[in-house]
Amino acid sequence: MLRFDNLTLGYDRHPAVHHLSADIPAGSLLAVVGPNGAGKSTLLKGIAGELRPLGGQILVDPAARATLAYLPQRGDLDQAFPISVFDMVAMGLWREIGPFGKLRHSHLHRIEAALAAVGLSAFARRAVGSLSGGQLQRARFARLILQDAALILLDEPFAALDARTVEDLTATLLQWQREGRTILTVVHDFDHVRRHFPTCLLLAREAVACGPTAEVLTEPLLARARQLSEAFDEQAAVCRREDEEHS
Ligand SMILES: Nc1ncnc2c1ncn2[C@@H]1O[C@H](COP(=O)(O)OP(=O)(O)OP(=O)(O)O)[C@@H](O)[C@H]1O
Repeated sequence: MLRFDNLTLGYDRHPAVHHLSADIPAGSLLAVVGPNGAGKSTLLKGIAGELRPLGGQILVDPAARATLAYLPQRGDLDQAFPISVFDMVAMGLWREIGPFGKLRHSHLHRIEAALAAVGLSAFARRAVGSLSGGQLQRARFARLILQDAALILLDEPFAALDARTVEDLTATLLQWQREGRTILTVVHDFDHVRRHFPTCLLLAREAVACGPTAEVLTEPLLARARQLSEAFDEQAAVCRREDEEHS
């Protein structure tokens, strides 16, 4: 479904993630974890096509690439438009009906079902700008439900949410997994990862470990990740391994 092949991603030629190789099978529910600045958001941006690799490749199943859904970390932009919650969620259908397509009855039912799935039925007519942070995140999830994507990338979707909202949105993730979708989620709460995510990628600019969560979230590997992150040279233009490869 998704493969990183000696992947290096970065900004202004400074690597933020380097020499990452991993295989993510279809149907994975994978947590991307690591210290602040480890490159987690950068990796998701790379998969979403917002950032071109400085080296190596990201190989995505073409069918998944066509329907990829990406939820970036900050939702401020979603609240900038003077539209209703219903209309914001309906945007999840844009791939199906196009920008000027007409909503049919079946579409209306699907939008209502997505709103109900995230507990926002009563908010459909509210202005998006009037939602609380947790309600907005629920609306963003409802929009994702309608996108019907095979590959879903979520950047810290649970940040600053109350326990009930985290539980409800996690249920949506688990439902997506049961439907056979592949989900990569940046998460900081290790207890949450241990409870719900079968697999895990531990990043510290490079892959420290990738595999079953119980084997990845161990004290020695987490210590290694912290150590690598602290030792990383922010100003490095190219990494040592690249020099070695070319010598
Ligand atoms: N737009 C940008 N321009 C330049 N450097 C950037 C940019 N975005 C991120 N970086 C740098 O890339 C590195 C990785 O950042 P990234 O946001 O991917 O980390 P992260 O693991 O998601 O961190 P956090 O847990 O703090 O959200 C950091 O050193 C960061 O300063």
